[in-house]
Amino acid sequence: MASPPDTSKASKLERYNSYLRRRVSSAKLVAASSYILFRATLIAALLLIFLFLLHSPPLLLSGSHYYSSPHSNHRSLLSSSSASYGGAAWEQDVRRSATPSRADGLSVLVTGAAGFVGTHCSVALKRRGDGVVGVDNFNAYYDPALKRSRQALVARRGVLVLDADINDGALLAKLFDVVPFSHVLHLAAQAGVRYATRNPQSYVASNVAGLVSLFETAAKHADPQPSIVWASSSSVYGLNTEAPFSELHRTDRPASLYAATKKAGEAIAHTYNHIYGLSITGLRFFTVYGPWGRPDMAYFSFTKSILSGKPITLFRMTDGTAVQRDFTFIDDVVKGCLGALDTAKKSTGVAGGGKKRGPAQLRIYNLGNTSPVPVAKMVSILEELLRKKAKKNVVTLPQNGDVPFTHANVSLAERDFGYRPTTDLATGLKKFVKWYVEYYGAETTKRINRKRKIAGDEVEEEEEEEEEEGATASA
Ligand SMILES: O=C(O)[C@H]1O[C@H](OP(=O)(O)OP(=O)(O)OC[C@H]2O[C@@H](n3ccc(=O)[nH]c3=O)[C@H](O)[C@@H]2O)[C@H](O)[C@@H](O)[C@@H]1O
Repeated sequence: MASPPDTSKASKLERYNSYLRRRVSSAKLVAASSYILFRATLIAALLLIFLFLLHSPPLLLSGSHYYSSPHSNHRSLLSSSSASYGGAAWEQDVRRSATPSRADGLSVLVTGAAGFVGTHCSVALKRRGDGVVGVDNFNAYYDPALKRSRQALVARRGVLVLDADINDGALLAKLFDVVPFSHVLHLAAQAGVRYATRNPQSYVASNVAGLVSLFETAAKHADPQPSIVWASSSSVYGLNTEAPFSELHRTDRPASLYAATKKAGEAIAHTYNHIYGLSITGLRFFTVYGPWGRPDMAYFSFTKSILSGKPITLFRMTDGTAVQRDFTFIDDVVKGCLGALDTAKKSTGVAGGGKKRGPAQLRIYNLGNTSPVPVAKMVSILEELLRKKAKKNVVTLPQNGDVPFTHANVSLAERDFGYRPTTDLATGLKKFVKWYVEYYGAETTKRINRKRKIAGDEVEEEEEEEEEEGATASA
């Protein structure tokens, strides 16, 4: 006899099957809703990316970018919301800035164009009708806000300064593709003698690797090859005791890594001239000072300290003698740079790194003031101009890379391009102090106005514009 069906087993099976069906359909539901969720997230993300690209500054290759400025009247030279590195609008801006306004004008790529000497040279070149495009990496070695102010200053004169590093070979190549620059004024560098003990690699990166990057592009990519004028330094004379320093003197005893990298630059220049036929002129600057100067330099930082009542440290030699510098005023140095550019011969190499067609020009010049002044004298001039005594802390010159004195013989530069410095230290410092007081006074007022604005006070727009122009009047 067949046994009756096990009803409890059958209903268990039925319950289990319906449980499985429920699991499957809820899994289907979860899968379906996850899919919908995924699609929605994707769409939202794409929408966000689209909105971001629409409203943010252009994203650029290799980290170079335009600078956005609040000054709408100079906007095309400071920013471009539509242009990006390599875009049509970008190329148009670069070409416009590089085009000379006079017949036979030069077309100059200025590196370090938001630096002290770079700013003055860019303005002077543009003023006489040359085309100028600047690059600067706006690093934080000293206050980048000052570099931005200089950038705004040259923009008002029609010069575009791009945020770019000279180690960015792709950007340099792109610039030479867009503009057949006749000249390069290479002033980008890691400056400062004593800082080299604290950050040695930055000197190698800018003054050696950066220089090679520029020479490589100029030699192998640029067509035609440009003529190059670049900044070396009086520090290459190092422990030379013969005075005044002549270009024929020994320069194989640098006292600082800064000096050593500049000396290395001179040797590297020789190589690129020899192999690729690049026309290269090195200028040995002697402690350049003036309006829009570098805050890391002694005359600048002393001014700040004297005004704020802080003590300054004055170095003297172990035998008690004064440390001296051949302080050279910026306007004289600018004339020297322009003279070097004007007398630079064409490079002789074939673009693409081919053989040179013949020997190319290779020059080196001192650009100094020819009259060394003890640093203590510089301080007493500042005290008079600022009508305030410095709190002096006199110490023996530490082993920091400093040299006891500098003194330029400039007869070569005088012979070849009429270089004749005309500004003595008292006259030059007077111009510097005038600028300093105006610039930092205006900066302070601007800050106060900004605070007042935030607090809801009415502040006239012209008030701010006037201050800005006043701050730039001396350049
Ligand atoms: O001629 C040059 O080649 C160099 O000139 C300057 O270097 P330096 O002459 O040392 O200029 P400062 O840093 O302004 O120093 C000027 C003088 O003040 C002295 N000093 C500096 C700082 C300080 O706290 N106390 C002080 O007595 C230095 O020993 C030096 O004799 C620049 O900083 C370098 O970038 C440039 O290449």
